[in-house]
Amino acid sequence: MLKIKEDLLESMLDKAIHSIQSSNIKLVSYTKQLDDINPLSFFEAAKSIRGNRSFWKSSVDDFYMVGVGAAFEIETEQPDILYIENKWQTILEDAMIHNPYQVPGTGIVALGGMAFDPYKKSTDLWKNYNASQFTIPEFTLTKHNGNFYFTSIVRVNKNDHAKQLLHQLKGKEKELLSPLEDWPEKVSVVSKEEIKPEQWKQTVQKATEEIKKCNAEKIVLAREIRLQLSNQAEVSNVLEQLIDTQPTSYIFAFEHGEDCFIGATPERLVKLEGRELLSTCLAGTAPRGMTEEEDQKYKFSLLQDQKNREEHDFVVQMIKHAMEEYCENIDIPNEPVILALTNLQHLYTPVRATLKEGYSILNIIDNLHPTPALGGTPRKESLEFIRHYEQLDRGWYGAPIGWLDSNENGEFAVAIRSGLIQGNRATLFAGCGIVEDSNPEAEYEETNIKFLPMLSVLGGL
Ligand SMILES: C=C(O[C@H]1C=CC=C(C(=O)O)[C@@H]1O)C(=O)O
Ligand SMILES: [Mg+2]
Repeated sequence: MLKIKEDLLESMLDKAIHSIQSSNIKLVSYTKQLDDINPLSFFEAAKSIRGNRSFWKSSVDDFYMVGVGAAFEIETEQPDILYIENKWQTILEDAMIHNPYQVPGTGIVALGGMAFDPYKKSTDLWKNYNASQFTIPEFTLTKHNGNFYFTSIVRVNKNDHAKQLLHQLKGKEKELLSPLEDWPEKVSVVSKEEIKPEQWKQTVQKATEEIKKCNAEKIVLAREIRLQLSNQAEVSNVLEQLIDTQPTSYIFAFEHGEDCFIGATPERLVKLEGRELLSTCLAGTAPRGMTEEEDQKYKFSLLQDQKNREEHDFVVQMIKHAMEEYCENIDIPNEPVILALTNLQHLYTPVRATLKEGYSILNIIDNLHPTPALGGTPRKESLEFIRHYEQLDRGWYGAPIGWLDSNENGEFAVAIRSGLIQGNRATLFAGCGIVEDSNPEAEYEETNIKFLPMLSVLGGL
C-alpha cells in the first residue's frame, strides 16, 4: 500500500471511530487494485482462518469472488429474507466506502445463502448453517474482466485506535497476498452409502399417485449419499477440480465452522447488474452420449420428450408469472434449448428483464425461491409433500446462494450438484422433478448422474 493511501485509510478509520454512536454498526471499506493473483491461491492462503471463507466463480463470465474472515454477519433463524434486506440497508447507510472502481462485487459485499425450507425441522447435519446467513468479509478478492480488486472492511468500535487497526490490517494483508509454499493433496472415497434408495423410489411412486389424484402437478424429490473419505477434504483442492471439470457451472464454497458446503451448479436464479436482470429456467435432463452421434440422439429426444418438456414448462410458467410483478421488458423465448454440461444435458430457457425501481435482488429471491425446478407446482402443495415425505434434511441444498454489493449488483444460483464436507466425511445431494409420467427407476438413474460432478472430485469414481 502506498503511503498516501495508508493516510487516507487511517483518516477514514479515525473519522469512523469518532462518529460512532453507541449501538450502530460502523463499517469502513477500502478497495484497491492488485496485480494478477490466483483466486484459489488467495483462498488457500487464508487457511489459518478456515471456517470463515467463501468462494464464488460465475458460470460464464471470468468473474470470481473470494471472501475471507467476517467484518460482520447478518444471520437469522427466521424464515425471513426481508430481515436480511433491512439489516443490509441499515449497515450500508452507516458505512464509509472508498471504492474508486465501482466494479460489481467490490466495496461492501455480502456472500451467503439460506436453507431450502426454513419450516422443515433441521437436523444436526446442518447445525453450523442458519436459516439465512450472509457474511460481510474482512477481505474480498474480486476478479472482473481480467482485473483484480482487493477490498478490506473493518468494523470499528468506539475504543479503537486508527493506527493500531491499520497495523493489524497490513499484517493480515501481507499473509493473504504472500506466495504459497505448498498445495493440498486430493482425497479419495473409502466408502459410499446410499441412503434408503428403495424407500426413495417408493416416495417417487407416491408422488406420481398424488399428481394423478390432482393434488399437485410436479414435486421435486431429493436423495442423499454419504461418503467416507481417505483424509480430511481440502476445500482448495476440491474447488480446483470443480473449476477444471465443470467449466460452465457456478463453483461455490461456504465454510461455516468445521463444515463446508460446496458444489458446481449450472442453475442461475438471478443476476442483477444495475437494473438489468437475468434468470434461468432449467429442468428436464438427459445423459451425455459416449459418441457425438449418441450425444445428438439424447439431445433431440430430450427436446421432444413430453415428460421432460412438462417438467421444464412448469418452471417457465412460474418464473414468467413472478417476473411480471417486479420487472418490465420481460424476454422469455417460447422454446427451450439445450444446455450441455460435462455429465448431463438440460432443457434451458434464458430469461431477461428490467427490474422496476424500488425492488432489490433479495425481493426477487424471496419471490422466486423455490422455483418448480426444486420445489414443484403448485408451490404450497409440493412443499407440503416434500416436508412430509422426503427423508432427508436438505439444509442449504436447493436454496439460493450468492452475493450482493452496495451498488445493487448481485448474483444468486440454486445450490444443486453440491455436498456438505465435514472433515473426512461428505454428504452429497441430488434431486429430480417428478411429474405424472415419472418412472421411479428412471428418476433414480437421473439422480445418479447428478451426483457425478461432486463424486468425481472427491475421488469416488
Ligand atoms: C434438483 C436438481 O436438479 C433440478 C435442476 C435441473 C434439472 C432437474 C430435473 O430434470 O429434474 C431438476 O429440476 C438437482 O440436480 O439436484
Ligand atoms: Mg428431471
